[in-house]
Amino acid sequence: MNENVIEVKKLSKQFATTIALENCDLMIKKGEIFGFLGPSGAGKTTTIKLLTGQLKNDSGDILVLGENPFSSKMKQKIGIMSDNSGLYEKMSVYDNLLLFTKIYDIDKSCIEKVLAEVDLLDVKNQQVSQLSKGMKQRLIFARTIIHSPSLLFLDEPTANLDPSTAQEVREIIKKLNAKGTTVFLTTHNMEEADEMCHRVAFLNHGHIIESGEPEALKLKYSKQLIRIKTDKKDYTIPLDKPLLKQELEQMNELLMIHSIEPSLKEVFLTLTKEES
Ligand SMILES: Nc1ncnc2c1ncn2[C@@H]1O[C@H](COP(=O)(O)OP(=O)(O)OP(=O)(O)O)[C@@H](O)[C@H]1O
Repeated sequence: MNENVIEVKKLSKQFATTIALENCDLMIKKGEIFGFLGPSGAGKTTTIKLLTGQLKNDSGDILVLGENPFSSKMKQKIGIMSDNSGLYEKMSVYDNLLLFTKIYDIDKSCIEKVLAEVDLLDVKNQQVSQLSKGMKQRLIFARTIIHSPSLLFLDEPTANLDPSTAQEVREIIKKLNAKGTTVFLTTHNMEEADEMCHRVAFLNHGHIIESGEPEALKLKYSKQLIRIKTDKKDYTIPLDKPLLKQELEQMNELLMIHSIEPSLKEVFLTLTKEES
């Protein structure tokens, strides 16, 4: 996991008077699921657009898979899934993908392979309009990965999905990642980020305010408290060895003891509150 697939230095982008991104540095390693987290309007989609050559940056350097984001060579090697991933409702599942094999100029034998990967082979001849929401989302996924990209940009892939469909999508992402695909993922969902991401960065008002492994961040922002539950009371004490020893010696029946760690969501809320 040493090779950087994305290297961004001092990236900035402004729309009229709105600063969407300012001086952002990012390094994403091969094989990672990297979570780019932030509230609405933080600049997440703008970043994906800049990294994938859909927008031009004002300043800063971007290298994606060793290429600049406008290189056609790079575009063959990436997959992008965003909320405007419309499907052709009146066409069959198979024909939707056939179109994309033509766009990418790849053999149509890929279609059955990718449909098997997202578990849609049985419905390949069905019209898209007859599919459930979860199946449509899996088809969008199939379309995103049909050319076997080594790097995926997923812009809120589980937004507006019911919990079981969202979980299906997360499982597909994990499966692809286990096979070596690097994933750059944006989400509002902190539990999702905690479950899926090897590393995350928090973006707020166009600035990266913190980054690291979810576990390390939770430890860093932990309030170092221990919760103790006995047959008589339920209370917290500071994480302090002599104090803990003293408490344990005094009590009759211990029911539960555990350290209180903040969730990724609490870390994020603390950080964004500090910033604003
Ligand atoms: N084409 C545009 N023209 C003008 N302003 C824009 C444009 N695109 C984005 N912005 C502004 O840039 C800022 C960042 O927007 P962006 O869409 O990147 O945020 P986001 O983090 O992806 O938000 P969300 O989670 O709601 O999708 C916002 O203030 C937005 O209004």
